[in-house]
Amino acid sequence: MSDGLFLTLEGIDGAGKSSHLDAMEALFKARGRTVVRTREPGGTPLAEILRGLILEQPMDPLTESLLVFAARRDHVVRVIEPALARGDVVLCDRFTDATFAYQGAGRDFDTQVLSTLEQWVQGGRGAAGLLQPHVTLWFDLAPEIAAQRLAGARLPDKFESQPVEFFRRVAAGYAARAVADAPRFVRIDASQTRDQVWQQVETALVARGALAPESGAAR
Ligand SMILES: Nc1ncnc2c1ncn2[C@@H]1O[C@H](COP(=O)(O)OP(=O)(O)O)[C@@H](O)[C@H]1O
Ligand SMILES: Cc1cn([C@H]2C[C@H](O)[C@@H](COP(=O)(O)OP(=O)(O)O)O2)c(=O)[nH]c1=O
Repeated sequence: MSDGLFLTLEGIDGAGKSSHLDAMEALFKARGRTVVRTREPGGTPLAEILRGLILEQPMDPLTESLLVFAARRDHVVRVIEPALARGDVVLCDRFTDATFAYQGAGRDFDTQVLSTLEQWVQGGRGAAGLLQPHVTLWFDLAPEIAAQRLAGARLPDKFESQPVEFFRRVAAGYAARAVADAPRFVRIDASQTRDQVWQQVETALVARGALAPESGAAR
């Protein structure tokens, strides 16, 4: 048995997730953990190629979902599962909740099909069941505020160019996922200042037992 930790960050574009990745990585490293920092879509050479297509090319929601899950399969098999088996911390910027939120709720695509793909890609582990994050930090922010934060911050990609109504649906999709799997989710009030958001992140990690005390360091 390993004590690998699979931690994901979720939320609409501009919610502020990425702003805390460096500090989270440092927090785990200070406790002697090896951190594999990764993202979706992406995380392997093949998945990064698929990411470019997903974020740039117009396509129908089924094609988008298949590509997202194809990228995820490569990522899971090549990076996430081996890292967890070694006992590492996998710090992943988005995972399958994003597919239910963006393709399912945002694009109004059939969530039964998404659940089937989820079983194919994250299943096949026998008694271990579906591969799911141990903890998911959900950065919850009103789409209007996220849009203000993103304005001028970077060149918008295919999703970031969507109207605010799209992000309202995506946000509702995240809320539904959080209700459906409440023990895994931690809601972060992302409307607060960066320092306050960080405090919430740190508190959540301690509360979920994800952070061993610093004195207990090296594993
Ligand atoms: N708590 C915050 N308050 C105000 N602006 C923020 C906050 N957190 C992040 N930002 C800014 O908002 C923008 C989006 O943040 P980012 O971390 O890239 O979001 P995400 O990764 O969720 O898309 C960036 O310009 C960032 O500097
Ligand atoms: C993982 C995933 C991401 N996405 C979208 C959400 C984001 O708009 C985009 C990439 O996410 P992200 O890495 O957060 O973008 P950025 O680096 O610009 O902050 O892909 C999906 O639509 N479905 C998915 O399953």
